[in-house]
Amino acid sequence: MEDSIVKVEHLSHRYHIQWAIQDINFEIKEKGVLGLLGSNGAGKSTTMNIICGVLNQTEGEVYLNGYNLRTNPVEAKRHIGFLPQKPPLYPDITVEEYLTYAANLRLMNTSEIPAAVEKAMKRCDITHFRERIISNLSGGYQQRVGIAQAIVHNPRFVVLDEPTNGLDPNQIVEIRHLIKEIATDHAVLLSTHILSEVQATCNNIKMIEQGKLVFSGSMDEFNNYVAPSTLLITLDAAPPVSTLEAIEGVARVEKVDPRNYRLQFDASKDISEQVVQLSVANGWQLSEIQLERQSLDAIFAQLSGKKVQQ
Ligand SMILES: Nc1ncnc2c1ncn2[C@@H]1O[C@H](COP(=O)(O)OP(=O)(O)OP(=O)(O)O)[C@@H](O)[C@H]1O
Repeated sequence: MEDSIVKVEHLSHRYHIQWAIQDINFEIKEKGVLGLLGSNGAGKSTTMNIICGVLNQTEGEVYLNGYNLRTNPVEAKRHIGFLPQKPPLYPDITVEEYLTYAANLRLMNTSEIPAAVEKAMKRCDITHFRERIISNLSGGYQQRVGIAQAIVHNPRFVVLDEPTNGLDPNQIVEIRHLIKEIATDHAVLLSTHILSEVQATCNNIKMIEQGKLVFSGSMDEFNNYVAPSTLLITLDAAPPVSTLEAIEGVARVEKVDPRNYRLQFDASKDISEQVVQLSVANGWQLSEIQLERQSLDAIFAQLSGKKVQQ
């Protein structure tokens, strides 16, 4: 348990009679960005609100740095920083005043606060705005202040709920860069329903759908999880389409042009080797063969319909 940053065991929550999440289990032991991906209403905010101590779970346990959040909330919460979907900013005070206030709320030693505020401002590149009233900052800089309050007390675990929501494209790039930088010495949990966000930012992914974890693994594992099921081939002496359709395992053949064909096959049977052998045996002059990977959106749609996998 010592080196566990966060551990979630059999976490379930129900609002009234409807279960919002059911039997969520995971453990984070390393720094880096972990994406919590799911469509709207999947259960991301419920999970994060429980982990951050904002909502009491119906069942299960959360341990932060080994401390049980239910039985030892004050100690557990020292190790977590949270940026909710709506940043809890006070628009009428300065950046420095706000971060000092946030550090006090985190029960930091008073003597350590000025240095911690300085460090968080530097990290988030907002030192030059320290005297600026928060409402006078752009959306991107307000978000930086939100991230600064989440790291001011140097927690091991930082939770960011849809942190690029509502930002313009340049601000999105900058905030993603900042998140990756912060993840060099914190474990960051990033909630999003945007696949490209996960691709651009995360090392590992957990996907939640209808309150259940349906995928847990690295970005590469996620991309490979749904096996490719389309083969693109170039044949300089192609046979009739009906010959290609007759290959065992081929479900459909699309003639892209006289040399290029797209073969759809049952994902459980990779037919590449068979196609190569048939081409050699029949003189089809195969010059290119390529497995076509499904787009992340297609994987997302497919995983959404799958049952729990942990
Ligand atoms: N306070 C609440 N009372 C009743 N039901 C709720 C409440 N909050 C959330 N729910 C329901 O719980 C389920 C999970 O919601 P949750 O907000 O955790 O999902 P989410 O993945 O964060 O979605 P979003 O991206 O839209 O915020 C949904 O069916 C939602 O309608």
